[in-house]
Formats: sequence, C-alpha cells, structure tokens
Amino acid sequence: MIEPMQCTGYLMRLLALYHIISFISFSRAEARIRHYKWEVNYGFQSPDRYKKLAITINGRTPGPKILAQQGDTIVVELKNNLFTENVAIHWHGIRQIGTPWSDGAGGVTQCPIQPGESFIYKFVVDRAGTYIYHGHYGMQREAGLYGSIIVSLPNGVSEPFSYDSDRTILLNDWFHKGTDEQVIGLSSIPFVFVGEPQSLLINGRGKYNCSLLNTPSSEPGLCNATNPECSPYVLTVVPGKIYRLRLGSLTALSALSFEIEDHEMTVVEADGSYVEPFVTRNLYIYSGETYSVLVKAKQNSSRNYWISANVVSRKPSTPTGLAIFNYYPNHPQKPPKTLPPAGPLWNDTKSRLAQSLAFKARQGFINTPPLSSDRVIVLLNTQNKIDGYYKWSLNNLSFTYPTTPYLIALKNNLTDAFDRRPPPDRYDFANYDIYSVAKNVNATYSNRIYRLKFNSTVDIILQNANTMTLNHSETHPWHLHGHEFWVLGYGLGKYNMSSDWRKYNLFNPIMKNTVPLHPYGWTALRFRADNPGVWAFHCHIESHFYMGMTVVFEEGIDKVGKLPSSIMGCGETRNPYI
Ligand SMILES: O=C1O[C@H]([C@@H](O)CO)C(O)=C1O
Repeated sequence: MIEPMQCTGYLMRLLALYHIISFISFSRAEARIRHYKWEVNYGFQSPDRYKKLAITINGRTPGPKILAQQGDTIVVELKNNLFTENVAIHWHGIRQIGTPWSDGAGGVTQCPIQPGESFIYKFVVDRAGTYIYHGHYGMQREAGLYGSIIVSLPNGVSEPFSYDSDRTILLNDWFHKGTDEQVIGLSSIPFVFVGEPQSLLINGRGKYNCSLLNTPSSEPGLCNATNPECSPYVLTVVPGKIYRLRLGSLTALSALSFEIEDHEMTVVEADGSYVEPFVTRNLYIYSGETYSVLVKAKQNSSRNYWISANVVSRKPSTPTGLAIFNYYPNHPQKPPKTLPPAGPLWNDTKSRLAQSLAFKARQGFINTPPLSSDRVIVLLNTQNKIDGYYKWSLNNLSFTYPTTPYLIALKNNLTDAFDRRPPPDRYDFANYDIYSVAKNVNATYSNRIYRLKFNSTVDIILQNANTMTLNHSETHPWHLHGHEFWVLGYGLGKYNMSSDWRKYNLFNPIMKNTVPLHPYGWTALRFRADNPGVWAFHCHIESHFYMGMTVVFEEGIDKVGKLPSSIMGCGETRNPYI
C-alpha cells in the first residue's frame, strides 16, 4: 500500500529522473560537430598599407572565426599549401581533454604538417569563453596565422551579466620584415633582434605612415597610403546599448594597453573564466591573453571615438593602433577630431602590477584552489649567450626540440628520443643576483622535460631577472597548454621561499592560461596535473619562445589513448610500425 506522501515522494523522484534524462538527452542533442575546411597559404597582404608576404587561412588574416557552443566538437581539416614550410596550429585555451594530439604544438604533440599535406584537428570545446588559435611552428603567428574561437554557453544557461551584443577584437603587432629574416637574425652571430613592430593591428587593420620608408621603393604600390583595404576597423554602436567586447592579443612581442576614448570598461572575463567585475579606463593585455569587457554606449553622441592600443613595457617606437568606435548614425569612417588616447607611461610597471593584482574570481563562480601543493618548481627566466648565440633559459636550460615529438616518444617509450634527465626544480637562490647582468656561463641547450605525478598539485614560481643589458628586465607572458591555472600572486624582487607564499590569494584567485611575469618580479601559479598528455609552457613572445624560453610537462602518459597515426612521420616516428 502506498501512502499519499510516499506517492508524492515517488512522483517527485520520477519527475527528477525525467528531468535528468531529458537534460542529458537535450544536452546531447545540442552538441554539434562544427566542420571547417582551411587552406593555409602565403599571400601578399597590406593590412597596414605596406605590402608584405603574410600567411593566410582561406585567403585571410586574421583567419576565420570559430563560433561554437560549449560541448561542440570542432573539426578543422587543414591543408598546408605553403610551398616550403611546415605548419601546426594551436587552439589556445582549449584544454584538449582526451585529445592531447590535437593541441597543435609542433614538435611536442605532433609532427608538423608538411607542405602539400592535410591534417585533421578534432577536439571538444568544453568551456564557454573567449579563446584564440594561432600557428605554433617556427614563428608563423607573426606572419598572420591566427584567429578567434568564441564558445557560447549551452542553451538555457545565461551569463552572470547582460549585454545587447558582442564583438570580437583581435590585437596584434605587425612587422614588415619577413618571418624567415627574423628567424635567421635571431639565430645569427652577431644577433639581430626582430626590433619593434612597424604598426599595431586591430582586427587585422593598421595604418603605417608610408612617407617613413626611407628609400623610394622600386616596387610601385609597396606602400599605398590610399589603399581602401586599410581603412580602420569600425565598431558601430547604437546609443544606450551595452556591448561585450571579446579581446584577444596575438602580439609577437608587444604588451598593450587597450582603451576606448572617453568610455569606461567593465572587465568580466579573463581567459574563459568569469572575473569579479571591475571598471577601468585602460586594460593591459599581454600576448596570449583574452578578456571580455562590457562597454555602455552613451545615450547619444554626435561624434565617433577612438579605440586605441598602445605599446607598454618596452620603449614604444610604434604608433598607437587605432580603430573607430562609431556612434550610429554618425558616418562610420569619420575619424574623431580629438587626439587618440596616448596610453599610460610605457615603463609604469607599478600600474601594470596593480592591475594584475586587481583580478579576482567572480563571486558565485569561485573555483577554490587546493590549499597546498605537492611540488614547487621555481623557474628563473634569464637571457644569456650559449656558444655566442643569444638565448633565453629557464634554470640555465634553453629549450630545443627533439626530432621526435614528446607525446609520441613517451607513449611509445622511445628512450633515445630526448634527454631523460629531469631538469632542475630550483635555481641557485643564494648566489643569484636578479638585478645584475649575470653571464650564466653554465647555460646549455636542453630538451629535458618535467614529469609530473598524475593528479598532483604543482606550483610554478616564475622568477624574472636582469637581461644582458644593464638595468633592464622585460615582461614575459607565460602560457600553459592543456590546463588553466590559479594565479596565486605577483610580487616584485626575488621570491622568498619562506615568506612570499603568505601573500597568496587562496580565497578567490582567477584561473587563466596566460599570465604576465613583470620586470624584476615573480608570479606564482598552481595547477592540477590531471590532463593526460604532454604540454608546453612558454613565454608567448614569439622570438623568446623561439630562443628557448619553454619548458615541457608530462603527466599521465599511460592514460593517453591510442595516438592517431596522422601525428607521426618525423624523427623516429618515420617507423611505420609505431
Ligand atoms: O630577446 C631580446 O633581445 C633583445 C635585446 O635584449 C638584445 O638585443 C630584446 O629586446 C629582447 O626581448
């Protein structure tokens, strides 16, 4: 005999079960496969009026935007049409859970794609947010191989803030020298640095002053000041509406300050996670970072405003990057009569540090970090010479690639593929002066990697130091593949192992995949080594990455599924029996 109360209980449970089942099947039905066919080509482009050989996807730079919904599977069928160069594309911010071979880190997770060949990247976008993709072989990002990935929430789930419309804004710095020339300069004696960029691009558009070309060009149209392709990017807004601007920086070198003249921005998202909203006039954005900011258009405006990007942290010699914040119904191309925002002082490290420290996870969305870690790896970032060549090193090791990608070498236990000795977890704290020009005479090339205990909690302390130039330390944006990490703290000076952990924010730290290391400063991160695979962790400045500023982590290699044969074909993987 069923009592009425009991009956209601059964009914309630049945109803709950029904909801769960329908939710699961509903979500399943929602997940879609998004199929893209991309051709990577070299093409002459004039994004800032100056004609340069750029790398394009389907004829464009930036490449196509990937628009997806959380849980979707992205399939990118990529054909490498570069006649003489390999390619690999990294999906920056996508963790590749269960698909470490799709991470696109050439030499780490796959053999790069050879000219004329095709490769299929297939992965799930498991978290809503703003992400980017870019070339991850040589220095191809610098040549224009990049784009955005926008992942929306599942149906029925809403953001914890409201807006009327969203727009994506990709920021980049642009160099007129070709990639090959840059790469060769960096690998030469005497060393030739890439120098400062000629212009800054906003959504692939910039404005180089053609009269600066000091030799009259023999090539007609090399720099065409009236090229209509080079009109600035225009963001048209309707008075009173709220816009979510999804920002991403793909710069090869520059840290930027982003501003909209005479408007405040409310920062709400960083690298795919919600942050406690804060209002600012300028947002510092480092290469590899993404943000969402909300901007409320004024109630009415009879004029347009500037959108601007300025170089910070290096002495700028690049003009402000400009776009137009166009108030409907003003003419979209009408430039404001006002001077563009000059941006903060380029060397105001304190204000950059203060903004880094201002970020907190959004209430209601706090993912609390483990209160302690199982391992602390301290990485001292130094510039030094090895055999006369300029390099960047971590604890005196400057990264070089093995010919066989780590993922394949480890999965197949190819013991000779790279140096199996573990790299050091520490540098010589007692004897290293981070403020002096140290010679680091023991610095060597290395392809050694950090092997992490699966599911352990790992702390990384990034320690900055003086470069080889007196009184000079640079900003390095560090990017971790395959994870997001908690940003526990930042500080200036030498990290003190016995006391600085007390400064950590263990209550509401933000989670990110890219974070700045400020000049002469330290940055502390924590992550869980819970994603089976092999993951690069590196400075996102393309020339620094090229010059060895990388480490590699392995975790749970025994849990990685069967590797697709398409990632093989180089080094020891030419063996068809693997
Ligand atoms: O790696 C770099 O080299 C130069 C300079 O330090 C030496 O020319 C520079 O500014 C870098 O960021």
